[in-house]
Amino acid sequence: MTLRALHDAARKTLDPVHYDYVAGGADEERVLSANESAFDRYLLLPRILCGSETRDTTVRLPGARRAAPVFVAPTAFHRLMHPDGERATARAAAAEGAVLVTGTAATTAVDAVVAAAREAAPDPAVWFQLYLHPRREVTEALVRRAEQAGCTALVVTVDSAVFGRHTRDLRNGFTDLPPGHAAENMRDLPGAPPGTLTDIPMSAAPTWRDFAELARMTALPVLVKGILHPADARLALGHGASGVIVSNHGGRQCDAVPAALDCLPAVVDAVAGRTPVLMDGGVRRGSDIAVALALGATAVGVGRPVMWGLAAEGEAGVRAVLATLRDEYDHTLALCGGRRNADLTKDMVVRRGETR
Ligand SMILES: Cc1cc2nc3c(=O)[nH]c(=O)nc-3n(C[C@H](O)[C@H](O)[C@H](O)COP(=O)(O)O)c2cc1C
Ligand SMILES: CCCCC(=O)C(=O)O
Repeated sequence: MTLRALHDAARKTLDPVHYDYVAGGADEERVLSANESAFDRYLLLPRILCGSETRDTTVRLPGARRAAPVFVAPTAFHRLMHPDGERATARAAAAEGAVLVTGTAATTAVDAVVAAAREAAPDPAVWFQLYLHPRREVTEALVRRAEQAGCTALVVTVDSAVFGRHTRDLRNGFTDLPPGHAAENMRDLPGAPPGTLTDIPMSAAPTWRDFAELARMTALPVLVKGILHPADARLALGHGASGVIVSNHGGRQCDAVPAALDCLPAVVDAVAGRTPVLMDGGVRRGSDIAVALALGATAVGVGRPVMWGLAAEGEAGVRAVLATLRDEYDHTLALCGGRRNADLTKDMVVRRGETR
């Protein structure tokens, strides 16, 4: 099944309100469409007679050995997509060798997510995404929960000082999870009565000091997700980050920012090889991966395509999404004369209408 077919199948099976929750973006959804169309403006300029029958497409990432160059970006509420929810996503990602970023908004607790990943592969990489809570003890409890579950890295999302205005959700009145579903990682946190849930923090209060404090409270590598300005990428490194993720939250936060892909080159320059630079937003085909890697990304994340695969066919659907992207990417790499990811270089990307 192609990604397009999985999307169409997901749309048919899902409650339209849940479909809109995933498909939608903030405000006028300008950034949502910009993320995808940015890839149409870049084209590949292949090299010839320098390839190989077999190619190595694995990457080294913090807290992951020999991972695929495509990771599963953190997305909320997988059990709205399929009854197997995050467990299915975890098994699929582990089987395909892709990092799974699960997070505070998962509808399955992180220890169960890691356990499911281990059913599919002996050494899976599951990272945990969180927001900085204004109360340090809540952040620390989440960090310990992720460590004890066996997560191999943390991802701190920094683009959500306030929750984006999701136009479709506001129109549909989608404000709460249906009964029987909850953000399970937010249960039993400090300061809340046993068994109850703490709200997922979206707060403008945290600063780089709080980030540095988090990075110091754990031995796990910590990545920062939601970087667009190159100066913030430098600040992230200065405050203990082990990697940065260029992202505009899939067009769901500020609706007046550039496409994620367009922010990538300046961040890559700012980081200058000191840590991996990941990106997400609008990746829909193997050649998109090749363009992002040529522009300096170490790996790319996919959000919505994974949700469509999950909704359409559960674990098999997520596997199909990840396998398809990897196969398409490998095919593109071959056509570009590459043997490994690093063979894709900046000079091999041109703007539409321009050549070198
Ligand atoms: C339904 C949905 C839920 C999301 N939930 C989260 C979240 O809980 N935490 C987070 O950091 N990002 C979240 N994101 C953003 C994704 O991690 C990622 O940045 C984005 O989806 C990438 O764009 P793409 O969907 O075009 O691949 C969410 C995105 C979607 C579509
Ligand atoms: C409170 C859950 C956060 C989900 C999220 O980040 C999104 O829908 O974009």
